[in-house]
Order: sequence, then C-alpha cells, then structure tokens
Amino acid sequence: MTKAIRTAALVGNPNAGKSALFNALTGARQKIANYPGVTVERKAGRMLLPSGEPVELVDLPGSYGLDPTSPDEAVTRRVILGEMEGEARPDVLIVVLDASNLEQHLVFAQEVIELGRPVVVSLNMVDLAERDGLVLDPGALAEALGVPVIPTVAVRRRGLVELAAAVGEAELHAEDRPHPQPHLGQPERRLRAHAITAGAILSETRRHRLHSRLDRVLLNPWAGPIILLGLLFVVFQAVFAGATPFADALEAGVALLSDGVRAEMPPSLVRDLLTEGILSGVGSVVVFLPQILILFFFILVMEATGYMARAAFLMDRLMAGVGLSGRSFIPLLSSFACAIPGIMATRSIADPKDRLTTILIAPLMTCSARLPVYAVIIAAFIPNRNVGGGVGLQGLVLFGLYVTGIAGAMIAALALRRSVTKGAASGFIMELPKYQLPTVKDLALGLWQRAWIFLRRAGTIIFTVTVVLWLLLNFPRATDGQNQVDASIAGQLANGLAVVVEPIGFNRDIALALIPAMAAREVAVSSLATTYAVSASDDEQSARALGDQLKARWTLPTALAFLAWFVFAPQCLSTIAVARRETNGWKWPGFMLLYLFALAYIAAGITYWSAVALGL
Ligand SMILES: Nc1nc2c(ncn2[C@@H]2O[C@H](COP(=O)(O)OP(=O)(O)OP(=O)(O)O)[C@@H](O)[C@H]2O)c(=O)[nH]1
Ligand SMILES: [Mg+2]
Repeated sequence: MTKAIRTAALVGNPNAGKSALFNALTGARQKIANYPGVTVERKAGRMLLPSGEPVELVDLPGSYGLDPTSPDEAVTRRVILGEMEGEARPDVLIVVLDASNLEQHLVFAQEVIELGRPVVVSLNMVDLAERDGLVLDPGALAEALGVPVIPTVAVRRRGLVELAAAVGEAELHAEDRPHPQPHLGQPERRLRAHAITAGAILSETRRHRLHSRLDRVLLNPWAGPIILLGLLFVVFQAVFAGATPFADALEAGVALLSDGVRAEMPPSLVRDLLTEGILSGVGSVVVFLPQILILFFFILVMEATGYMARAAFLMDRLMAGVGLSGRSFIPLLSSFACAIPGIMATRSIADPKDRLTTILIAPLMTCSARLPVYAVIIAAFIPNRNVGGGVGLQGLVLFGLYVTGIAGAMIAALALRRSVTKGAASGFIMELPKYQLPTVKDLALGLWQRAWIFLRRAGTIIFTVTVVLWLLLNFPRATDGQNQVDASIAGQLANGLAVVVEPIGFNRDIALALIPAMAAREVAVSSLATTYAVSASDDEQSARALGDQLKARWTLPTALAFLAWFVFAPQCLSTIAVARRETNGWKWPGFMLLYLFALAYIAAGITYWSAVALGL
C-alpha cells in the first residue's frame, strides 16, 4: 500500500541549484547566488504534485556529507534523518546534482541513497553541461544509482513537471527496495562516482575531455605544485634570456643619446643634468622595460587561460598552513605587480585579522619595481652561465629572490598569526573558471597598460627624485682635487647613514641611494647611476653603463647583501600611505615599516657576512 506523500526535501552539494529548484517548484523567492553556502537554514514551501496533491517541500543548506562539519550541514543531516524536533522525517528526498560537476556531486548523492529512503535525483544544470560539450544519459545514471533521475534546468523551469511526477511515484519505488544498500566508505564512493560518471557520458567533446584531463594533472596534490614551480621557473629564465637583446639595444640607445648630447652641447651644468641626471639616471631604469613586459606577458597568459585560479587553488593548502585563508591569495598575487592594489584588494577579506595579516605581508611579494634593482645587480655580478640542462644562472638567482620573498612572507604570516594577529584561519571554497585560450587583443592591451604604468613612473616620480638628487649631488661645488660627491650635500648626508649600514656591507653610495629609493624602489637604480656619473672624473667614465660602474666599485658580498636588502625592505612610501588608509591609523604601517626594515637589515647582514666567510 502507498501512503500519501506529505513532505519532501531538497538535498545536495552546495551550489547545485537546490534553492533555484525550490523557488521554481513552490513559487517562493529564496535567495540564490552563484557561490556555495547561500542557504544556511531550512526553508519550507508548498509544491503541487501532478495529481493536485500538495506536498511540503523543504530547501536545505548544501552539504558535502552526512558527517556534519559546520552548523548548517548539521541542519541538513538532522532533517534528512528525521532527528529535527517537531518535524517529520521527509517522505521523499530530492537529491540535486550539478550535471557539469557530476563526479564531485555523486559522492554525497550515494551517501544519501544508501540511507534507503525514497530518493529522486534531479540532474540539474544540464544546460551548462551541454554548453561545455558534455551530454549525459539520465537512464544510465538511474540504472547505476537505482533511483529515478530527471534532467532539469531549474532557472529555465525545464523538467519540473517530470520531477514532480517522479516525486509522486517515489514511494512506490521505495517499497520495491526493502533493504538499505551496503554502506561504503568515502574513498569507495569516490571511485564509484568516477565509474558512474564515466558510464553516464553519452558524448563529450574533445575539448571537455581535454579540460578535465588538464585539471586532473594540474590540480593533482603532488604533480600540481611541481608544475606550478616549474612554470614559474621557466618564467624567470625567460625574463633574462628573452630580455637581454632588447635591454642591450635600449642601453645602447641611451648611450648614443648621451654621447650625442655631449658632442653637441658645450660643457655646462645643464648638459650634466641631461646626461648624468636624466639619461644616466632615468635611462638606467627605462632599459628594464623588456624584462617587465616579459614577466607580465606570462602573468597575463596565466590569468587569461584560467591557470592562475588553479594556482590559487593549489596554494590554498599552503596558505592555510600558515594561518591565512585562500582569500589572501588574490591580493598577494596582485602585489607581484604592486603592493598598492594588492593591499586595496584585501577589502574582500571579511575576517579583520586575516585581512590585517595579508596587508602586513603584501610588501614582501616581489613587486615589479624591484625587478630593475634585481636585474641590474644580477646582470653585473652573476655570470651569464649555464648551470646545466639549459638553465641559466641569472634566471635561477632571480627566481631565488622571488621565492625568498614568498618564503619570507609565509614565515612572517606564521609569526604574525601566532602573535599580533592571533586567530583561526577560515575556510575557502572556489569555483574554478573554464580554460580558455588568451586573445591577442587582451594580451596586447594588458601589456600596453603595464608598459604605460612603468614609463609613467619613470617620467614622473623617478624623474623628479633623480633630478633633485642630481642637484643635491652637485652643490656645493667641489674644490680642486675633491670628488664632487664627497663635497655635495647628498654625500654629506649619506656619510651619516653609511655608519648605520656599514656593518651589513653597504658602502656610502648605497646609503646615498637608499634615501631617495623610499619614493620608489627603482630610484635605487637611477640614484646609483646618477651618483656614479657625477662622481666620474671625466666624460668618458661618466658615460659608462651602470653595470660596469658597479662591477668596478662593489664587491660580490656587497652586491648580494644589496639584493637581500631589497627582498625585504619597505622601500616605498606609497605602500605605507595605503596601509595607513586601509588600517585607519599609523599603528600598523609603523609596525610594518619597523619589522620589514629589521628583516632587511638582518637578511642583508647575514648574506654579507656569509658571503665574506665563504670567500666570495
Ligand atoms: N544555468 C543554470 N544555472 C542554474 C541552474 N540551477 C541553478 N542555477 C544557478 O546556480 C547558482 C546556484 O543556485 P542555488 O539555487 O543558489 O544553489 P543552492 O544549491 O541552493 O546552493 P546553496 O544554498 O549554497 O547550497 C545560481 O546562480 C543559480 O541561478 C540551472 O539549471 N542552469
Ligand atoms: Mg540554496
């Protein structure tokens, strides 16, 4: 005998479309949205069966299993099992599956079906699956699961009548099946989910198959991180190998201009300002445009193809390990371009301590302003040698500097989360975008924007600071036999600071460059170039490229210490200003300045003394 059906409940993984189906079946207006975890409590409404009988339909929060891990999942479990006080156990369970994500959703579905309760499966979002080139066979699925399967598109009201009819008949099926199915463990369910999905696929375009295979490899917990590391490695190799001819050409162009000015103009302070200040100083930064463009070319390609989101997915576990949520990944990622947009992007992090930690470590991500600093030192001091297997030493060192920054950030996060920003890490679930080939137009536009940002900085902030420095370097004028830099205001000021940085292997010229570099890190390069151009005894010497000057004047330990310094030093006033705005006060930016300078000092010192001890 069949008893009348009075209640039914919608269950399934988060974001399967349960609430959308609930609204379509009952005419209610539950909130639906394209991210998991929208429904957090049970909601009930009335739907009509084809026979005209009313049934109370319950919309439940999404759940990954019957073992509850969060309060909203506990609601689901209690309602399904009839443990909810004052509420009857639902007569029929409607399991909602996302057809475009079938394998993942089948794991929980099996667990629900194993309860032996009357179940109807709504194979929802078939429109999305078909758009992606995946056609499923509901019959095969029904056979494998042992329950009726109805294809639906909740948002287009497709399959609703069939679903209601199946609910009306569900009790009958249930009576044919008196024994609950054997209870499987989670790994077996996963295996079975894979097999069932494979069996239910009618046709799958080559593209869809390719995409799911790609994900299986790229998101594999072992292969994924190795591939990510390998890719980044290739990027940094390319930055050096690819940019060198262009950078050399630019450098030659700047030298040519400089020679031209010297030949055409009679010696004067104005001529010196042009050659020593603007061409040497600003020119020494501009020559790194090719490196910047190559780096951003790779970043843009990774973003456009959908790989970057997968990298975030892979990093999520690492981030959780140091007490950060995966939500920090995107702000940290944008900090590789510049910490300013990175710090602003932390607004999307709800937890205040998560957010503060992310702000505090954002400056440790290697921003593009550091690239000229790294590149000039590496080009001058690291031999352009092959360390085997086609791997260039220069690219390797650059890669190492980026990794050191990331490692420093992770260690800092760990320390901060245990002290000043104590708290628990929050979870993070992300939908992965589809793979796509990047379009040439978007790439070109992205690169153009980066080039423009870089050149604008060179033309404004770097130009201004370099000119001011040039003035400070040229006055008062040196008397006979005295070096101009020694005599100048800037030289005098730098002598004071030099005392502080001497223990970490820095010379007076570095001390001199560090102050204006607070305006922007690239200014360190233009300052050194200008200083050496001013200090050179004759025109020929002053026209020498910065790399040659460095090689002649610095030791290798000093150069390495300088690199270590720039991995950590908060050499950017705009970043400090943004941190002040975003944290509403000076307390945290002050803290940031202090801890980053301390780190930079220690790192440079350790590098210098280790290098000296090693006899480098
Ligand atoms: N294209 C398409 N989109 C759908 C379909 N069903 C639902 N959606 C969309 O999928 C998203 C998730 O739907 P919800 O109804 O909020 O999902 P839910 O299962 O209730 O999610 P939680 O409450 O988080 O467990 C929304 O953006 C819906 O508009 C469908 O059949 N086709
Ligand atoms: Mg919902």
